[in-house]
Amino acid sequence: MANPSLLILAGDGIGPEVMAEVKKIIAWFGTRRGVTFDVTEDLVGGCAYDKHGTPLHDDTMAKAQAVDAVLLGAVGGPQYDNLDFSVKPERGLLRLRKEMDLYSNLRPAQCFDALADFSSLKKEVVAGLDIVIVRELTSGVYFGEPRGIFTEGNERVGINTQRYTESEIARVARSAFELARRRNNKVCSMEKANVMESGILWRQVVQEIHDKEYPDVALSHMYADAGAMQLCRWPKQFDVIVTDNLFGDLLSDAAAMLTGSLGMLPSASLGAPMANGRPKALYEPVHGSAPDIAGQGKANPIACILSFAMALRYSFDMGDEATRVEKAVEKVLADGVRTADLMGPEGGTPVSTAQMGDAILAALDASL
Ligand SMILES: NC(=O)c1ccc[n+]([C@@H]2O[C@H](COP(=O)([O-])OP(=O)(O)OC[C@H]3O[C@@H](n4cnc5c(N)ncnc54)[C@H](O)[C@@H]3O)[C@@H](O)[C@H]2O)c1
Ligand SMILES: CC(C)[C@H](C(=O)O)[C@@H](O)C(=O)O
Ligand SMILES: [Mg+2]
Repeated sequence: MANPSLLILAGDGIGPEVMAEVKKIIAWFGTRRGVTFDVTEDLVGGCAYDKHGTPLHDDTMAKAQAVDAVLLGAVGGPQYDNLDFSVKPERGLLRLRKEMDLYSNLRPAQCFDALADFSSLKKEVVAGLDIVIVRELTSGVYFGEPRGIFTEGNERVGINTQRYTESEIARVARSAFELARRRNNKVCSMEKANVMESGILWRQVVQEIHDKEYPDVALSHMYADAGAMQLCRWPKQFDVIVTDNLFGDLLSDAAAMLTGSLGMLPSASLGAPMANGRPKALYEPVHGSAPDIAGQGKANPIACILSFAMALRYSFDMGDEATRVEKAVEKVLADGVRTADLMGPEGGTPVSTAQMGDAILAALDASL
């Protein structure tokens, strides 16, 4: 059987730094577990713009469509802030999501025991936390038309359109219900049905799919602003949260801080099954290119490493190997290994990105 194929798009800023640690782990799987991936690498974001004048070359897009899974680091940076909107680094990532039709973005927020004291919230609020935000990723205000900056009379007006079709809501709702059935069987849907028609439709469709196909799953609805408050007040009330593209972006960054750092949160963006039965898939950390620490060896590689673990689970049916990686991360954190973002005001000596990767490799070795 052919080796599973991976396209690595490390991107900008800390993207290549955290991806270097994932590459070590991929190599470890080849030498120590006999699991070899066919890896190709290419450019996305600002680095692709620098070389090709576009944040995602058509050839790269074609490669992404052809592989079993894409691993992405991060895109963006201040040097690209004044580029025309159509060629900004972020447009490369959005094109990948849209053209691969990756409508279901799983963003788990899990608080490792060793970090419960470190969260900005009280320990009892976050200890043992294990929730997943399912963010709709290919529609909503990110893609709705009309959009643009226009002139009306003697002033400019900026327009974006929140638009959801019934089928777009239904498919992400199904993916949240399916996930809940494999977890604690609870879904909370978040929108703003009190002020937005798209929110009214969202609530109706989620309820209909539930009643017809998933009556066994406990479903609740919450306005997204109240949901943000509840996430900070008592996040353990949730199991799976399903929400739209923009609310999911905001709520997942907030959820990151429940776990201690944005450097901890992985994600899987999944689409429909391909001919080989595997879902179209892209895996990436929730964080960005972190220009403030890029090039200094300070970045936490755990979000990117846990994203690779999600690839093992969701694309390659290697749940046990995914758990092995997650346990290795848990062990190094329990041993007190910390990158700078995981250090409190009391200080201590942080490890570098590469040292964190090496510690995780050593824990993987110890797991054999
Ligand atoms: N998926 C992506 O590629 C993605 C996601 C978010 C933002 N961005 C882009 O990244 C650029 C910077 O955005 P931002 O500053 O708002 O968000 P960011 O996530 O890059 O950084 C926010 C803060 O978190 C810290 N941080 C993030 N990841 C970290 C890690 N792994 N280890 C340690 N600290 C980490 C950063 O140092 C910074 O202080 C922008 O161009 C933005 O568009 C890209
Ligand atoms: C970089 C940007 C396009 C992206 C988003 O807004 O979706 C990021 O913030 C994310 O969370 O993945
Ligand atoms: Mg975001």
